[in-house]
Amino acid sequence: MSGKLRLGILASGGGTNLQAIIDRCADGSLPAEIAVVISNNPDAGALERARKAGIPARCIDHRPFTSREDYDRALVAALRESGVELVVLAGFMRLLTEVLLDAFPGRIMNIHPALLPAFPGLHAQKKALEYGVRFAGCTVHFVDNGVDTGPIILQAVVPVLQDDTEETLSRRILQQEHRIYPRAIELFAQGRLRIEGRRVLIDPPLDPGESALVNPPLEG
Ligand SMILES: Nc1nc2c(c(=O)[nH]1)N[C@@H](CN(C=O)c1ccc(C(=O)N[C@@H](CCC(=O)O)C(=O)O)cc1)CN2
Ligand SMILES: NCC(=O)N[C@@H]1O[C@H](COP(=O)([O-])[O-])[C@@H](O)[C@H]1O
Repeated sequence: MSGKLRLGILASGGGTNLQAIIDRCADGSLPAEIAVVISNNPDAGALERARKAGIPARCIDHRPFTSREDYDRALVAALRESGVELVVLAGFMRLLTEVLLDAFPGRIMNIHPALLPAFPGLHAQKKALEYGVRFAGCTVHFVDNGVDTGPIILQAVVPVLQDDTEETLSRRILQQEHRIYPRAIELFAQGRLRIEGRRVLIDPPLDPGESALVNPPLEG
């Protein structure tokens, strides 16, 4: 073992968040290694990104399983087989059950493309646009048995522009996702995150400059 935090990435889509984590691990700025990438979607671009990076990639399709719990048992077995220490949901489109939550207590993170608790669930960017918010953003949180209700680790804010579409807003949010997700994983790897009730405390706290990093100057 390299001594680095072993990540298990669960992804259902194109995998740009996965790619950001791959890149940060590869350049040495994130003290972690990706032990396995698992998708429920055989066509997920994330699987191809993993394979190109020489990372073990598996499809565990949820459709053949008769229950969510049985599916999660298969995920737990695969994650444990790879020695995963932190489960990272990167656009994973299945709700986790207690089976997986109990197997990795306090060790499952998710990225959500909204400023939680606003706009949980699917199509968050569209919901924000239709609501008429002036600011949107993204949230990294620990996963619990609710939907996007877990303790919040980091957030980043972006402006919503008058002529935004779901696509332009999603793209702007995604740029910040790729910044704060690796940062949140780094803080976990450094042992700097502590959950106290609903709050996640960072020890030592992010200094103003560092906080600016995860809440960058607003741009178009
Ligand atoms: N127990 C939890 N599981 C998951 C969470 C969570 O907070 N708690 N976060 C999600 C990610 N997510 C939003 O960030 C999300 C993903 C998927 C769904 C959902 O309703 N999925 C449907 C299937 C949708 C599809 O296949 O297109 C389902 O599971 O039936 C809601 C929120 C990851 N899991
Ligand atoms: N509710 C979960 C959710 O909407 N997650 C979102 O899916 C996208 C995955 O993109 P990626 O595959 O390019 O990382 C990301 O925008 C992520 O926040």
